[in-house]
Amino acid sequence: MSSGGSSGASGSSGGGEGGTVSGAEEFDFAAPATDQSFENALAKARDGARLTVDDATELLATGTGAAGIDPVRKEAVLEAADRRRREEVGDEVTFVANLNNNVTTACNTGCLFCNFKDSAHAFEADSDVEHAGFTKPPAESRAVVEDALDMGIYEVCSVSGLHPAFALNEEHHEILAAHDDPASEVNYKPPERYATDPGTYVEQLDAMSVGGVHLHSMTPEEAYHASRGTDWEYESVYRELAAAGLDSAPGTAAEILVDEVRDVICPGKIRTDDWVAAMEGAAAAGLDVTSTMMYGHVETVAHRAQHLKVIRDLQDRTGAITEFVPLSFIHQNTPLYRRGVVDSGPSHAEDELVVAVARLFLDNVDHVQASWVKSGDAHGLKLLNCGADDFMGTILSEEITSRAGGEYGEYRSFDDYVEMITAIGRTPVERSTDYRTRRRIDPDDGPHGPRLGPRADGTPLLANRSSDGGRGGGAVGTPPADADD
Ligand SMILES: C[S@@+](CC[C@H](N)C(=O)[O-])C[C@H]1O[C@@H](n2cnc3c(N)ncnc32)[C@H](O)[C@@H]1O
Ligand SMILES: Nc1c(NC[C@H](O)[C@H](O)[C@H](O)CO)[nH]c(=O)[nH]c1=O
Ligand SMILES: N[C@@H](Cc1ccc(O)cc1)C(=O)O
Ligand code: SF4
Repeated sequence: MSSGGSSGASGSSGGGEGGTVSGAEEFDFAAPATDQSFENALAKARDGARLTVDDATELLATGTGAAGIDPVRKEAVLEAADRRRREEVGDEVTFVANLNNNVTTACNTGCLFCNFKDSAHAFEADSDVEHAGFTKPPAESRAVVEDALDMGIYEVCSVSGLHPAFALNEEHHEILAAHDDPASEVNYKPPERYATDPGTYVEQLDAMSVGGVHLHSMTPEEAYHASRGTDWEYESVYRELAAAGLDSAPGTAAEILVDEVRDVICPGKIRTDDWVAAMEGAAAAGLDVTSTMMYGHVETVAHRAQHLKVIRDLQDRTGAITEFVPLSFIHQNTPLYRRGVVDSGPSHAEDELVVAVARLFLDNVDHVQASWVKSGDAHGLKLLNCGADDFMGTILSEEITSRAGGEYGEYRSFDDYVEMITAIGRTPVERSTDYRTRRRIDPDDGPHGPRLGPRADGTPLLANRSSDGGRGGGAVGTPPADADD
């Protein structure tokens, strides 16, 4: 049998603070053996043949016949993926000048891997529950984006908690409020109940879509929230969001796209079919999307392989996916860890194999991202030699990974990027969100700054802004959290 299970799964549940995790007891975390051999799977990968789920399972496990990752086999998989990357996209490593502007941390969905959210109850006007979260009204969101545009960014990435007062628009507010018991039936409470009104989704997007910035927002889970309690199609919801300024949608909320895993780690979230339907709706509305997988918690390598198949099938149908973003689970402050369901996140070897197998399996997705937020600089650079060709963005502000216990800061400058990418012998390239506009950067022509932004002239992003140069120096683009929320 298998090497199968994620290194992070302790196999136990409950016990620790905060109670048990339903479903974790019965769940069979071991990966089943496949009918394929590791050697055959590797040969197919080297030949460029389309891989099956069994092939991917064998490659991710470096063979399901023995426990643990075999270091020699792992190197063979990484080498095949690195070669494929060079053939497909060459030696360029891309990155984007962007800002994360997350609007609210209020959320009742209760995902067990997430420490970004704060119980929405704490945000109510008459609540005396202390919390460190925030809600930014639309005007504040706009001010934050305006400020970052002046610095030279050209993408805003905005993902938020599912605030119960959020609705798509005024009509949606009326539909939600008309329920007999809106709080329990459709997770809705009117804005008046809260210390800060988040506005509608349309108002938030309209506020952030300013000055020619590319607005990357509205995950499938958020699109579900923006249509809850109605029979609206995802396509029409995304069309309305696009009319308000949305340019592309992040494919987070994917986690592991296998329902038996979702039942354990995010029972309150939409299921796999709904996630796919939302992404198809975004694509039908003419939007680009990204795709993600959050791995290294309770899932097996077989689940990872099944997830990759869902993404590849979606891309066969839509062609709308610009990149695959592996999200290495950060465990320290999460309910999954505190309750003893997992004892760690994925190992470095697992990170490397996920990137490599994504490159080999997703033959229809051009770009695979390495993340300095999740992995840090050194390991992030290593992942660029395992099949990845994109190194994320400047982001200026980070809340999801840092609240989960990540320690790699919330900003990288263009000079950091140029230095790191040239150090591994690759070519640094500034890209637009959709990768269609690219600018190769001459490493000798520093100091470096963005040039693709509507207000970018090559000046380093934080010039004249931060005495410490900004690296890891606290939220830059975002004001302190609304303590009064
Ligand atoms: C925090 S949510 C925000 C957007 C929205 N609430 C949703 O769920 O789509 C965005 C994504 O962050 C990722 N994430 C959350 N907690 C994480 C953790 N501890 N480690 C790694 N990724 C995490 C998950 O993939 C999640 O879908
Ligand atoms: N990987 C993470 C990202 N990636 C966002 C990218 O910077 C960019 O928005 C995307 O590549 C669109 O093309 N953002 C995070 O906040 N955290 C990550 O871990
Ligand atoms: N990187 C994702 C978005 C994302 C945002 C925040 C995260 O913590 C993780 C991922 C995308 O571009 O689609
Ligand atoms: S992952 Fe998203 S939906 Fe789940 S608890 Fe966190 S913020 Fe809420």
